[in-house]
Amino acid sequence: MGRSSDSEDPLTLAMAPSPYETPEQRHAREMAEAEDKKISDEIDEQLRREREGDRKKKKPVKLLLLGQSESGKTATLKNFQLTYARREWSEERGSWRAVIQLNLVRNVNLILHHLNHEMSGISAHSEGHYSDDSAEEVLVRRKAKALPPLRFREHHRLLQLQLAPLNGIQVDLERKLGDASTELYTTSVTSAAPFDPITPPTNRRALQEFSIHSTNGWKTALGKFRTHLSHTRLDTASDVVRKSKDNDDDITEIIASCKDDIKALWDDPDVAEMLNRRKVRIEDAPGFFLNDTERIATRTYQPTDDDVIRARLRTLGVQEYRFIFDHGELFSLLTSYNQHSEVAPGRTVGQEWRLYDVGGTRNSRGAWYPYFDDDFISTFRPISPFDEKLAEDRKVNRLEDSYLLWRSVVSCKLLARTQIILFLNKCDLLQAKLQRGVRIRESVPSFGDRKNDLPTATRYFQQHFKDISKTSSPVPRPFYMYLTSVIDTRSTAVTLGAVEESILREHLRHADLM
Ligand SMILES: Nc1nc2c(ncn2[C@@H]2O[C@H](COP(=O)(O)OP(=O)(O)OP(=O)(O)O)[C@@H](O)[C@H]2O)c(=O)[nH]1
Ligand SMILES: [Mg+2]
Repeated sequence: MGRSSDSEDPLTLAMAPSPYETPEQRHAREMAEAEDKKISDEIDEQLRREREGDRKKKKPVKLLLLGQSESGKTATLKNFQLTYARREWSEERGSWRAVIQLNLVRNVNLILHHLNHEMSGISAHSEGHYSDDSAEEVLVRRKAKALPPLRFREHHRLLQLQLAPLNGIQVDLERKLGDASTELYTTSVTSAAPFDPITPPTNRRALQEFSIHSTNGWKTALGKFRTHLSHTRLDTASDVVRKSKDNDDDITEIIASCKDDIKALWDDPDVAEMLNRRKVRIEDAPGFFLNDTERIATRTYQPTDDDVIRARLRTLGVQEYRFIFDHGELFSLLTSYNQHSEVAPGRTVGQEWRLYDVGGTRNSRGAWYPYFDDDFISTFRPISPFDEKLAEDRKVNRLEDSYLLWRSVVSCKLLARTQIILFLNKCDLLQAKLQRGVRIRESVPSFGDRKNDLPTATRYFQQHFKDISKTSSPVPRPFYMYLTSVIDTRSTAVTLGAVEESILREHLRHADLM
């Protein structure tokens, strides 16, 4: 009779029970074997649970940043990078130089545009600068007409002449940086939420065609534009790099040579009065750098962290950013700030996060829908522009658009299980506006006779968003809200720490339920 190979194995033979085993010995052996098996099964089960836990923990946390254009989505994403991906951030900081130069040059050209028109007798109204014929604006125009005309002198004409080359520099930089560097001033989309859940766009590929999937951020995007645009078929790679560098140097040289004139233009009291009469508040607009001319308009200028956060580059389509979080300093800061933190530091190390930053103009919002799923959404509402209109549609009040957008997001059935976090952003600009004496009730009649100060205003707007969430959500959901000024990197780091913790807690809770 053949013997199985197992019975020839010396180890099996050695461990086999003795053929002379008594019934008591056999009982004791079987008990011991059962105990061993129990321990072994428990170890297996523990390993399986740990593997499963690891798998769930490693499921990326996905965070979609939504909100109207200029609400601060990209600025918040930059804060994430600055706090959690320091090395990449430092590598990319230099790439923002061209964007900041463009922002500064555009500030100057906007003033020159108004100066040229003022000197040629073209009113802000006739050039369509005023957005509507509201009673407030009619009053402003009437008041401006009643004022004595502004007298511009020879040095204004000289400034116009000397700063004229900046027109060409703006064109050059815009060409270099591509579509993201120009703002959108019209749109055919008339809805605040053109993502229709009933007929989701099927052509996801087409939507992605103009998105930038970036794992290391703007450097790739900016670098790509630079190489792409200066490349001709006859150029060799080194020619391209050299030409691009020469061109960068020329641009920097011209801006630096205009430094004193830029400062003179910005400091001029007649120019300030003209901007005031025309209701042009460059200092509240995205990408304002005129107070930093001394530092930026130099041959050796290198952007600081704050410059990069304040730089304005429109987001096109959807951009994906990935971070692997390794919690060091920030986590300790957070845990000392929040003694009751429920997320143990060890559980978050190595966690992958994917952040999706989208374009917020009305015509970009259709691209959001394919990214709606069960993960987390942060929505951004700029709280300061309660009296301003959308850039892409001068008939629509920004606050009204914010309310409509918020209602659409919270009422979306697909997002019923999604945790939504509301950032009421640009509180610093709101405070500055209120300090200047702008009355909220003139633009928002329902504000009534409440105190025109920051705490009252934020409470009022916050309550309105909360009420919309309560009445429009398909299922009851908690209301998470933060008041932010995301250009303040220190306070934003603390806010992001709190947001991160609450997101992680939910993420891990979901994972445990899976
Ligand atoms: N003063 C101030 N400026 C802010 C704040 N948040 C953002 N900004 C600035 O506003 C401008 C627009 O911000 P972005 O982050 O580019 O806006 P966005 O929501 O990404 O806009 P899109 O890409 O067009 O959808 C940038 O120049 C920011 O630096 C804030 O809280 N206070
Ligand atoms: Mg953006």
